[in-house]
Amino acid sequence: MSYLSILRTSLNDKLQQMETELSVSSHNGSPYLLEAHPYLAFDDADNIPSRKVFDLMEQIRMDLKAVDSLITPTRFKLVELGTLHYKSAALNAAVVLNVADAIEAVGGEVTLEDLAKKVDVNEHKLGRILRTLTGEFIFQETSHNVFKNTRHSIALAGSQGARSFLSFITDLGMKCATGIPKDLSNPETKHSFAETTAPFCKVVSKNGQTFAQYMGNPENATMVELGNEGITDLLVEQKLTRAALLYDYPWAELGSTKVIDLGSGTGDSGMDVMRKFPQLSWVYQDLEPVIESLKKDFPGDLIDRVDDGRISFVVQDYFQPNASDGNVWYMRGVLHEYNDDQVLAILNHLTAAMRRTPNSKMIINEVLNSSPIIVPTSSMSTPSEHIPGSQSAMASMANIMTWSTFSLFGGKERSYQEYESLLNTAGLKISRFFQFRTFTVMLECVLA
Ligand SMILES: C[S@@+](CC[C@H](N)C(=O)[O-])C[C@H]1O[C@@H](n2cnc3c(N)ncnc32)[C@H](O)[C@@H]1O
Repeated sequence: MSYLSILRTSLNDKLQQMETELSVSSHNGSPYLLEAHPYLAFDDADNIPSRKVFDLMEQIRMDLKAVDSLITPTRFKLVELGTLHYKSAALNAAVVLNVADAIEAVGGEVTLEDLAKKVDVNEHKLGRILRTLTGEFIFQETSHNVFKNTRHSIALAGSQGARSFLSFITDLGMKCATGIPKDLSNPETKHSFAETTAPFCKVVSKNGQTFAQYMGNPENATMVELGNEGITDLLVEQKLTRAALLYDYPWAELGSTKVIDLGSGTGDSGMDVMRKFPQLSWVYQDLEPVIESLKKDFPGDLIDRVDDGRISFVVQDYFQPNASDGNVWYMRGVLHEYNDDQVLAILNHLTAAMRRTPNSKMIINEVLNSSPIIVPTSSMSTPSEHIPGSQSAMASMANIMTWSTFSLFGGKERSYQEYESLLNTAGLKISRFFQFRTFTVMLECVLA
């Protein structure tokens, strides 16, 4: 059988399986694309699809990419990939102009002329922006020069947070990404994972200011506002990963365990975990200013647990011996900020603390550097058969997310194998691995 036939047969089979799964599990029936409302079986961020549907989704998307690459002449494939930033720019333009809301405001279908008047831009240019996106099923042209929203563009309506977040990541992300090629070869940055040498410092602040310093500068208030709107209004990042954190790690197994949340930051992940698993105790640890602001703004619905001691706050530098005792040591998005020596320094303090409590464990929630596919040279099976297991799901998205973090803040993102090697050096072993139905994972570790 030819490779094209293998892909065709496999896709047919997988799409059929997907249809069957959705027909029994979804109240919405079969997925739709052009209707301007969310398909809840996929789009409800609080209820992720079943493992079977999620895996099929990944496999089908991978094989469709293979078909696309198979039938695309190389010259177009490469130029298309090299010009993806124009699609990002078009999305950002639509977001900044709030096109999705403008379409809804006039009844859900609008001529280009009226839309251009409404958002106060040139009609010809707006048409080009929209047609860059209709090819991605974001907006639909229903007849010449008449546009409406689709399932994907309607998510941009009525949500300042979603728009701000997208604008933040497309605009700032595009700028930072231009610094990545040089980062790899510049002698000053090539072996560095420090925040002070991140691409952001070279191509955005340009004066060596880190992302955090730049955002603290009143001159950059617009960027800060955009970032805050994106994060606080919609908690977009949480929408991408939160449900999986709650459903795909067996928190219920922990019973009334005390969880120590190292470098807790705003502490929101722990708050959501405790809301769903109220028997847990929680210790927030971070540097003093962070702990003080966390205490000050702590949510009212959890305050009784602070009063009865089930939730506590400890000022703790994780590069110092750890003062707390607990059964579960939780680190979310902490280790990826550091080079290997620093990670080992943190882990060594934690293993010392873990030795005080028999059967304690460490749980590490991170994005992993992942291989979309690993295909032996002789293989004639579909790429979806070659998606490795011990890594982030949605490998391509995971890799992009790690570039986004690196280009802003530096840090060292790692693969499963790289984490495993560091953990082993620190006297820990990975006891269980949880691949979440998103691009993050949980590594559960115990003393070796
Ligand atoms: C990337 S944030 C992760 C926050 C949080 N775990 C989350 O998932 O949103 C890293 C956190 O580590 C804290 N941090 C930085 N250096 C620290 C140190 N030496 N000791 C303890 N916490 C530190 C920062 O204040 C920040 O809140």
